[in-house]
Amino acid sequence: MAPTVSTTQFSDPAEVTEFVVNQGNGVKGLSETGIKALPDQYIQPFEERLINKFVNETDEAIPVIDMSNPDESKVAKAICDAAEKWGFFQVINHGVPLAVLDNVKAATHRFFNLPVEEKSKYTKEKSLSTNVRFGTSFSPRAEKALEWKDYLSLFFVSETEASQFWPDVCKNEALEYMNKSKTMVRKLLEYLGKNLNVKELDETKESLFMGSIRVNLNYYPICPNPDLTVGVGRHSDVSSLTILLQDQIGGLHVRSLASGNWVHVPPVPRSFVINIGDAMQILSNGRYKSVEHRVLANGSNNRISVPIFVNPKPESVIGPLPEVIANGEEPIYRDVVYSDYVRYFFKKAHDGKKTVDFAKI
Ligand SMILES: COc1cc(/C=C/C(=O)SCCNC(=O)CCNC(=O)[C@H](O)C(C)(C)COP(=O)(O)OP(=O)(O)OC[C@H]2O[C@@H](n3cnc4c(N)ncnc43)[C@H](O)[C@@H]2OP(=O)(O)O)ccc1O
Ligand SMILES: O=C(O)CCC(=O)C(=O)O
Ligand SMILES: [Fe+2]
Repeated sequence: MAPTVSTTQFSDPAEVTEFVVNQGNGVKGLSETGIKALPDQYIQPFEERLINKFVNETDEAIPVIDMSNPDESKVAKAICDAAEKWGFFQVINHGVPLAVLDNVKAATHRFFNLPVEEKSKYTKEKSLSTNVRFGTSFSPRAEKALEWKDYLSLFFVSETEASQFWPDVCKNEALEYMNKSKTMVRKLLEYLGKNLNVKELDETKESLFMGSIRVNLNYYPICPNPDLTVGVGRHSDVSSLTILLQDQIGGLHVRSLASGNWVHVPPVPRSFVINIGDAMQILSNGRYKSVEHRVLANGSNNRISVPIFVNPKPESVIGPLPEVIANGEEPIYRDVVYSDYVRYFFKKAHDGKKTVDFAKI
């Protein structure tokens, strides 16, 4: 149920922050007060808004790849080409049952529809596990302008830990979604790895490419002035690979490496959006591209998305793979401990591609 708060209760920006961030109402709670104008702290600088450099979807579009094509070498090539040229692609006929996707979307709505007292049990301050966190925006203390998004972030440690600490209304669905996607994830990593001369996804490589998994449930409520803010600001993911399930609303935009234009990623029913993350860019010595993306706020619809961040283990040391630099190629990244890299990412506001400079030689 929507909270019965009137917009007049906010006489200054600090009260909005208190309501949204500290009391755990999130932007969903704010949106449901019926607020008519965007509070000042959500107004993004002009250059961060998604109003310039749009491109017509018929001129530039990220590839949609059918994974059921019987010619597997064609599928592998299309995936590796997309990873090099776009860093983003969509996959259809990926083998993950439709019911699993529908269930996790329904579970996402169920979680965000919980009363604030329930959701706020999972804020950083109150959560009984550091692996479960309900929050808003990206890094509210570091950001000059806040983002119009709430999230629940679930870091997988074990089935036992998840069953104890993940919220009841979504834990089974999130776990099933994560588990049932693993075959597809392995296939994608095998294709990407072979093209880097990685012969097989053995234990060491599995641990590097997919040693840890985080599932986020994202909620973007209706926004009173969507043109003045963003759902998520310009960033690249710090994962090795991100598997994103989006609903039918749309709003995700990717920066084209070829033109610099912002290209919309149109919702394709039953598909996943796949993107290369910074860890894979580093491991591939820059061959695969972790690309800037951002999400538009929406004035008429609530939107959800459910990314699975497939990552190295926190304690893994990542750097250009020996297989990649064996041919004499100069490494452009140094070795970094993956958790140091992620901590650096979370410490600052979104700033496009700059995170990866942390690992540049
Ligand atoms: C939220 O909006 C987002 C999120 C994203 C995410 C994109 C990704 O690619 S997520 C995948 C990241 N990879 C991993 O999580 C796997 C490896 N994990 C680790 O190495 C560790 O678990 C850790 C993340 C480094 C946390 O280690 P720990 O020692 O427990 O560190 P903390 O002190 O708890 O946290 C450090 C710092 O980060 C903030 N933080 C931690 N987790 C999250 C989270 N899930 N969401 C947001 N922020 C998080 C935490 O608050 C700490 O900051 P302080 O200022 O409080 O010190 C993309 C786009 C988005 O808009
Ligand atoms: O919601 C989306 O479409 C993308 C979200 C995203 O980029 C992220 O969570 O890292
Ligand atoms: Fe992202």
